[in-house]
Amino acid sequence: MSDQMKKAALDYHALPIPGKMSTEISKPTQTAKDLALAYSPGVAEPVREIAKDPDTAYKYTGKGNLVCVISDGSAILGLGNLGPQASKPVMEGKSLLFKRFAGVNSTDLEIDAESPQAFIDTVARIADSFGGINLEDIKAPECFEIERALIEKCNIPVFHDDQHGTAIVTAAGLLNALSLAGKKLEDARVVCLGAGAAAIACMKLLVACGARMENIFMLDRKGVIHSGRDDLNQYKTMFANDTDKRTMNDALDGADVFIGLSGPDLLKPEQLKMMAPNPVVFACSNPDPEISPKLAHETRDDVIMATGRSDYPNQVNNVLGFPFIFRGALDVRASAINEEMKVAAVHALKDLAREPVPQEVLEAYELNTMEFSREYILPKPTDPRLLGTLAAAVAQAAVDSGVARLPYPAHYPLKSVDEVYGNTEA
Ligand SMILES: NC(=O)C1=CN([C@@H]2O[C@H](COP(=O)(O)OP(=O)(O)OC[C@H]3O[C@@H](n4cnc5c(N)ncnc54)[C@H](OP(=O)(O)O)[C@@H]3O)[C@@H](O)[C@H]2O)C=CC1
Ligand SMILES: CC(=O)C(=O)O
Ligand SMILES: [Mg+2]
Repeated sequence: MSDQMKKAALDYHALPIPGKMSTEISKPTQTAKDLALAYSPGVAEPVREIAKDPDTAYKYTGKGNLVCVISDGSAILGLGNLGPQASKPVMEGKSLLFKRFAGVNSTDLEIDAESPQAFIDTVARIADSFGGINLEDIKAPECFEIERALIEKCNIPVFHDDQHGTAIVTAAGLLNALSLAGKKLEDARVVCLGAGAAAIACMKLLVACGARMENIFMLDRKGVIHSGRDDLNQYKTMFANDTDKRTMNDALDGADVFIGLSGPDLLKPEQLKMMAPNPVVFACSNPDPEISPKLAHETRDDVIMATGRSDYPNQVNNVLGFPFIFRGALDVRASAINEEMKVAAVHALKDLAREPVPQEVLEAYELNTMEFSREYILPKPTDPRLLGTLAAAVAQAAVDSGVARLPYPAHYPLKSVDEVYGNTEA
């Protein structure tokens, strides 16, 4: 990043007030009567109602539209284990995206936990305050047990965004990229660099979407994950192929797809040259991708290239998923975000990229045209149609799969975040 950009980023976070989020009041507070309703004595009435029936917390408090973004700072973007406090700008950032794109209120929580069990216990004790839990930037393999235990303990959706948000967006983008390359997911040979939270979930969802296990070669720091290794955890073992490939070069030779969910600058031009014609490269590590788009395009003119960043074409980033997925889940009060809801989100996102792009998106990106192509495989995060389309697909899948506790919302499809409370007239 240039020095100018670094300063701009620090100033953005520091000025004119520190941080990116604040709290707003949603009820009148001008008069003595207002205060008597908002606090003592009026507040006692909803307290009594909720004590009698906990579900009325959704009626009398902000719980139903409130997600907690929670991290231990053990895998902050691709920057590594920098601790809970250092993860706060990212967690505030996720809260900003929840509000900006889907009208979801959220609060961030950075937990200094001495063990996964301590983390689980802490989250379980506060979970009832929220309508959903978005786990973020928690490293593998601990993240898998943490998420499993919390899903079991909590009565609200618990969703590890680096796993499932990333997987949904990656699958949608890859289906589109492969179709532009004239290839099919079923036949594609996929190399996944990284075997952590994002990588394991992405490959699992690709398999659910049609990729073949024997065509997937996953690598960690020690090389290809294969059946001869005795140092694999249970999650990596799921992707242990019976193969004689050992190095990244072995895996990349003739590969159709490279998915990077690892760290910066790990894909070299010589390695990109080894891939099959029309290679798809998703260099998703943040903030610095496994290969820069500039270098990739200089190396090959037939590459279909994406990164996790906002400042290049084709952003494969969970920002295209988590705000809208939670919107749909919250609006039908889903008890979980299940596989059916994830697959529905994949197809909604994939299909939206093939629709004509609204004028306001062109203006935001200062472009005259934008259409489904090698440089546009996924909608832009500012596309207002994402809210209506993804939330509707997720809500419908929740209803159809039996995890919704409310019917499909009468006020759907949403056109903007101003509509998220539906008809609020008394
Ligand atoms: N674009 C997006 O939307 C998203 C991008 N990401 C990116 O994915 C990356 C991983 O995040 P996450 O899964 O949460 O983190 P984890 O800590 O769970 O996993 C990191 C994985 O990367 C592997 N890795 C790190 N360095 C290397 C290397 N030099 N060679 C091979 N493998 C390596 C690790 O290998 P080992 O197992 O051997 O330690 C590990 O498997 C980050 O860069 C993050 O920014 C994550 C989520 C969303
Ligand atoms: C985008 C994101 O969640 C990550 O890089 O961790
Ligand atoms: Mg993350």
